[in-house]
Amino acid sequence: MSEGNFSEWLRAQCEPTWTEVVTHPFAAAISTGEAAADDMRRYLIQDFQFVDTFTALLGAAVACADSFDARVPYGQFLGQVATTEEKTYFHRALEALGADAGPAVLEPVTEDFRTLMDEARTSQDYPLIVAVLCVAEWTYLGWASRAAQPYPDDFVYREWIELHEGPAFRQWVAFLRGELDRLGPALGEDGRQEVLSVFRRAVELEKHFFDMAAG
Ligand SMILES: Cc1ncc(CN)c(N)n1
Repeated sequence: MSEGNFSEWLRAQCEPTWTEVVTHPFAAAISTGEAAADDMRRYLIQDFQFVDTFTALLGAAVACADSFDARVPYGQFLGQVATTEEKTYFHRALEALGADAGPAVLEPVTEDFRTLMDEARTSQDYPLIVAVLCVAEWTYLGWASRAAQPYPDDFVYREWIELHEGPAFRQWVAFLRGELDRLGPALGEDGRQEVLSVFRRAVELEKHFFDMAAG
């Protein structure tokens, strides 16, 4: 690992799966508005359950970050996006797809992802928490930034792309990567391998999540 480049080192260790996630056919189909409504409904029903646990993980990042400077962006993201924009999106999108944002039977991959996030949250180990958050947000920036303009007219697809692209989301991903880059050098080899193991599990789960959505 080269100094200051921990996030890129982690990402590179997860090839080819990383590229399979950001170029996944289901993500590409969202980008063009061509994902079948049944698949999009299944995906968003499961993702709403993902986002619940993800929001709890953001709370753990606020609690476990090692400085006030680091806590603030988590709090901002938690307040502005996870509890408002994203939440209203799920309610509107699921209604448009003929479903509701209530409790759902979890697919195995959703269970596994929630387990990983709960493990990171209860570990209260800040680098492990950042690793999971970073994979979730960086992979989503990866596929959303490949979407060609103009975005689909249908808000179900367009807003999902917009939530994961644009200056604010890029800045958020840059912050998460910057945290890993800052923490990596001090972790020692064992600590870096532990972060890699969590990072890799999260990348694999992102791929399985899109596979699940594609049916
Ligand atoms: C499965 C998954 N991974 C990541 C994200 C982006 N927050 C998401 N909504 N869903």
